[in-house]
Amino acid sequence: MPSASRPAKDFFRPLAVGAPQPLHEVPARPSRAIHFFDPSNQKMAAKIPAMVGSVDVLLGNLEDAVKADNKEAARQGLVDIAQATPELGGPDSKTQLWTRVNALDSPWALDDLTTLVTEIGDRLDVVMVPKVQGAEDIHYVDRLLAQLEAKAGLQRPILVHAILETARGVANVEEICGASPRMQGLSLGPADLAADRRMKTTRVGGGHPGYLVRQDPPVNDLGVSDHEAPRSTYQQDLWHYTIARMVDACAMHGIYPYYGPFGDITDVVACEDQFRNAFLLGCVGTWSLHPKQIAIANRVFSPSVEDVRHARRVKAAMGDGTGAVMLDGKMEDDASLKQCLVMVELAEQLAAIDPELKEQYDAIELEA
Ligand SMILES: CC(=O)SCCNC(=O)CCNC(=O)[C@H](O)C(C)(C)COP(=O)(O)OP(=O)(O)OC[C@H]1O[C@@H](n2cnc3c(N)ncnc32)[C@H](O)[C@@H]1OP(=O)(O)O
Ligand SMILES: CC(=O)C(=O)O
Ligand SMILES: [Mg+2]
Repeated sequence: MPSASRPAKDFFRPLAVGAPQPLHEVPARPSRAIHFFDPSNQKMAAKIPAMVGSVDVLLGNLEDAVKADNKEAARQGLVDIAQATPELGGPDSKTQLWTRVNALDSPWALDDLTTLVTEIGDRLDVVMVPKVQGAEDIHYVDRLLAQLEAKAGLQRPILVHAILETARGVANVEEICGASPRMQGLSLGPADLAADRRMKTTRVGGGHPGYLVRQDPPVNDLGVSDHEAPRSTYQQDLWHYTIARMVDACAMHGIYPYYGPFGDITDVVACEDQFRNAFLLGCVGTWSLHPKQIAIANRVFSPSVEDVRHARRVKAAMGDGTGAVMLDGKMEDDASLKQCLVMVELAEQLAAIDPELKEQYDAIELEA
């Protein structure tokens, strides 16, 4: 949907003479795990070529977590890795190549974009822009990318992904999503967002034991509450509101929402829970900061065999897709069929790139 600042007739016009035609629809490419690496870290960088094919997205991170002294080495390291790994990135690759550039007000962002588009623009699928505050940030990147694409003679537009990590960014989430046909998706930035909002968590993503609701106290025969009695508490999700807003804004604009980082690398159980909450709420993927988080993300963001089996059964039972039927004691109708089709379509997309999942999903058809 065009943003208010550009008339509908101009929304899909290239922003520079010779730039590729913007896409009318963001391609639905699997991106369960966006795996972060620091291209200036030799040990990490050496592992990247072998990871191609086993993770949906490899992202060369140039922003936070890369030391200021290493910014240029990281940028050049990413160029070197892309040039030495031809199967990484580009429209037909099994593993997409993304980058997170430095913030637009930093001394590095301009050189990040200029170097990467010029040197490896044909391989770069998505540029993640941190600390996006409003549509004006996307408009700046949009025009600059168009100029650089034209200069580099690129045939395919590079897409843009915004991190939501300021209060103003959250307040402007809808206009950010609709600011350009390049917009591919949004990720949650829980660390910067917590700081900007003056939240009192020092964790990178995940829950907090203090954010809870408590069971009501028991009441005696005289109607007096016993506040000292033991009562259950239920931890709540600090990020529910923001993720729900992101999901709605992305769905409205036909782009994709993602959870972000889960900083407690050792707590794989809570990591899986947080990822699953995001999956259930509508996110299509998440970040992986450490190799051990890739398998968690791939598992969580792939529909289970049980869910796919159920979805296919409903699809078969619903015939032309209208009316109501009973299946296993439950009502299914036009609307629940649509829910099931979300599951079936995702399973088909993932099966196309993941042979193990394909085998599992194909086996369902044999049993049906
Ligand atoms: C709030 C935000 O902005 S989040 C996004 C920014 N943060 C990041 O990108 C962090 C990325 N991840 C990392 O920097 C690291 O994983 C750390 C610092 C968290 C942990 O690193 P380590 O202490 O080296 O972890 P660990 O010892 O378990 O690593 C095991 C191996 O995996 C490698 N490894 C660790 N992380 C990664 C990674 N992201 N990608 C590839 N390889 C990795 C290590 O180099 C190490 O290799 P080795 O066995 O040859 O020695
Ligand atoms: C993801 C990120 O950049 C943050 O949490 O700040
Ligand atoms: Mg951040």
